[in-house]
Amino acid sequence: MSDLSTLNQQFGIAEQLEFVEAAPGMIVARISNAHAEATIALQGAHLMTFKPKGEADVIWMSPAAKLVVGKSIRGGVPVCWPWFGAHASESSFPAHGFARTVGWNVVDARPQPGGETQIVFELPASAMPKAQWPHACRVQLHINVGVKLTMDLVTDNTGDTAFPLGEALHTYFPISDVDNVRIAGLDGCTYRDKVTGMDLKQQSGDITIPSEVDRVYLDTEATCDIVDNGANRRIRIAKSGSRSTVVWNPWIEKAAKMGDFGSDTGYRTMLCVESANAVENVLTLAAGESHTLTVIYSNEAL
Ligand SMILES: O=P(O)(O)OC[C@H]1O[C@@H](O)[C@H](O)[C@@H](O)[C@@H]1O
Repeated sequence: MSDLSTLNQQFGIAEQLEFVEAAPGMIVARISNAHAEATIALQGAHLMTFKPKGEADVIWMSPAAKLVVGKSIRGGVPVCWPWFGAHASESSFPAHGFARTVGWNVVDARPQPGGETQIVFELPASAMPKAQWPHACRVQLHINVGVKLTMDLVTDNTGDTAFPLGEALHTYFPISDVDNVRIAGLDGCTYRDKVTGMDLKQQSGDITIPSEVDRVYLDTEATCDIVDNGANRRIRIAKSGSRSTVVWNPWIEKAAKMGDFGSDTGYRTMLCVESANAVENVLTLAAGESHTLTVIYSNEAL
């Protein structure tokens, strides 16, 4: 299911949702309702933009992002599934899993009573490489676009054996400058520091970004705020079903190597705060069990 006219016929909603081809082979759902605007690529069910009406963007998309079939998009909300980071034992398997670079199906879309719009994506079983993932399951991403953005990543184990599940909604947020922000909500949490070889450390106070930051905070379901004194706003990240929070800024050298961060200073205008189940918090999903990771993003003036 990826033919544009079929998608528009089956799931388009007058004055709320249409599907367009944003680049060759890249179909994007465009939502605009009384509350907000959003775009979501069918590849990866990758939310690219979200902006409440009359407010600033809540999601960062690199100005140099490439919309190319089979490549992850730099910015937005990549869906990392069914593992986060490197695969536990196979270094040749793709970082952050395979879900973010394959086409998802749209399985439902409907207006909500309060004028919000909901769209549901499903990862087709045919897009799960058997050699990397020999498990029977159903994976859906439910996205609700209102004044707040809500995303539910739902995994059902439809087989008869348990499997490990690592995952993240790897969200890029826009900031005025790394020097102007702090992240509140993780004081006292322990974290794995990827910059220093996965050492276990403890957070004291708010998080600031004076250099490269790549951390997996463990055993926390806390709401986090990105407090941005330069933009006079707070982005609130509420979540459930997620025991890890990843905080990432690549800083100058790593961003330059990636080549899709825009200008030399592109890294200064973004911050990833990812709601995850990673490292020690990887889940085991028993046969017949279902797990939902939910995030709710909103903007508030300071
Ligand atoms: O370039 P990618 O594969 O999208 O990954 C970006 C980053 O994603 C973060 O979640 C990881 O903690 C980083 O280590 C990684 O560099």
